[in-house]
Amino acid sequence: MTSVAVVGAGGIGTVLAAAIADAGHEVVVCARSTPGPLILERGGTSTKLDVRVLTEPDGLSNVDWVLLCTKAHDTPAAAAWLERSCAAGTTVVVCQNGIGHADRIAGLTGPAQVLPALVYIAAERVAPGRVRHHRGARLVVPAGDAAARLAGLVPGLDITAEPDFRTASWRKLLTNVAANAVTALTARRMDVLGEPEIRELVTALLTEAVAVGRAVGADLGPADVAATVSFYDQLGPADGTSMLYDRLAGRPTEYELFNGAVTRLGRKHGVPTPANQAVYALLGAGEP
Ligand SMILES: NC(=O)C1=CN([C@@H]2O[C@H](COP(=O)(O)OP(=O)(O)OC[C@H]3O[C@@H](n4cnc5c(N)ncnc54)[C@H](OP(=O)(O)O)[C@@H]3O)[C@@H](O)[C@H]2O)C=CC1
Ligand SMILES: CC(C)(CO)C(=O)C(=O)O
Repeated sequence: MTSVAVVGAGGIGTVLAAAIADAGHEVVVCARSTPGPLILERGGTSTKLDVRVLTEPDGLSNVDWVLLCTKAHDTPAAAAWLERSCAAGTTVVVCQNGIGHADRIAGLTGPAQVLPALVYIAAERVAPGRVRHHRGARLVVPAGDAAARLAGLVPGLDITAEPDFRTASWRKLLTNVAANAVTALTARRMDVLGEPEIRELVTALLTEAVAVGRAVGADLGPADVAATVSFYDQLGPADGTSMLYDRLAGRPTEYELFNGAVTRLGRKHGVPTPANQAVYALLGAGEP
């Protein structure tokens, strides 16, 4: 039986742990504190996950797969779980938002292979140990052997093997620079993106991010602004974003990863980013 450790019992970790357990694999969920039984709500039903939950890294040994599902800024704090679980045959899937997944985890995975993953799943922690899966079951990963192995591991997920992963990472970043920032700053759900004035801000944030992405070599163009807006329109008005949930719960957000990255890279490459800079400053001022 294939062994899998899922680090982080939040929205994405719970959805992925359920999918892997459903595929018949042995799953251990690594949590910071005891969440009680893990419950996944989906389509009006609630299911208790058939997984083992650990709260101390000492109880963990080498596994075939690790799925890192913490927030990006909590990656260093997950070091002990990675140290215990990684061996030469392990593949670590970094299921986080942002760009530069491999850099973020560098030095923490020993001889294991690292596979960055762009997460197209919308999930919300609604109570400790209870997650609502709003929609989506897709991970985008760099094309190659590990992508094929991941698709074989979890047939219930849609695994897209992407030859131009840099561009794909920027396309995913686009989905976050506007929706996450605007929902967190307004404390509203996706319905807020329908407001005409907000729509203009969204276009400005995305247009700047496309220009910065192009400057760093991503194959983006003006059509990506429209494609991202249309992606937002396909989400439900009552969906939130991972950053909104953090803001409402008083937790640190990933604002450095989104508007922070666009602002810093814009400065470095001489691309003006006034809208992202303003949003970045406002988000930073609201951090706990
Ligand atoms: N939620 C979503 O819809 C989407 C999220 N993403 C991305 O996926 C990643 C995960 O997000 P999400 O699931 O929403 O985050 P959550 O905040 O819901 O979950 C993260 C979990 O990681 C846990 N954690 C943090 N540090 C450690 C540690 N050292 N050891 C064990 N567990 C730890 C947290 O524990 P604690 O409970 O103690 O805080 C929490 O349970 C992020 O990069 C996010 O941007 C991408 C697409 C959509
Ligand atoms: C695309 C979006 C907004 C959907 O959940 C997301 O990635 C997030 O919530 O962080």
